[in-house]
Amino acid sequence: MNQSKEQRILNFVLQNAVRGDPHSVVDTIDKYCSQKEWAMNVGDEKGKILDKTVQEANPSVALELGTYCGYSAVRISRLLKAGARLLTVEFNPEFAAIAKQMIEFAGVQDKVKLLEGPSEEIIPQLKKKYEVDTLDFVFLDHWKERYTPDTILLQECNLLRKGSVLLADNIIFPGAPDFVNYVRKSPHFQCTNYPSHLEYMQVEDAMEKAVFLG
Ligand SMILES: Oc1cc(-c2ccc(F)cc2)cc2cccnc12
Ligand SMILES: [Mg+2]
Repeated sequence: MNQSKEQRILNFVLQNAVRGDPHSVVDTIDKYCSQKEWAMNVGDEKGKILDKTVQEANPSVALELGTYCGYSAVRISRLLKAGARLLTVEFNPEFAAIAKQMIEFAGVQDKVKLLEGPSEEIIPQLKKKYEVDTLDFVFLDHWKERYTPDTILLQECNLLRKGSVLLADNIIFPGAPDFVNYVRKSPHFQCTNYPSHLEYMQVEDAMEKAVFLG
């Protein structure tokens, strides 16, 4: 049974990155995916926008929707203050298994909790089952059709507070037009657009920041 692309990415990290060094894991994934096989990690250009947004928000509790191989979970968690935590949601079991190993190799497992299942099932469990009060930061990087319904669900579950920061990937490519319309038209969000490029490509993409106003 030949290996998946995600398994090949993980193996390359296990053989080439420095165990316990999140930065080297991020760089090694970028090296593999820019030189050998494209993969849907947020990448370094948009990753720098993610870094700045996370540092500005300085979250105690962060949520990521769409773990994939764990690239952005490692990227985000390396910036978290002591005691802060990232909850990351992945519904594909193969991807979750890869991400778990990636997170452990990077040494950020104490900061990251990987939750396997559909976001629409997990979000309503965050308060009671995962002891979340409100979320300080949310990175949306899963299936574009879920961006808007999950943003509405986060509000319905009272998981956002005045100042909660949402950051969404792939606003241009593959695109999330309904999400952009929803947050830009809503009086409850203050939006900022960050033009960039699709990971590892010269294709235009962008990220959208939406700060919840309460
Ligand atoms: O950053 C992403 C990129 C793509 C993508 C797929 C096929 C392409 F030809 C180009 C881009 C899909 C994603 C799905 C979920 C989260 N992020 C994605
Ligand atoms: Mg993406």
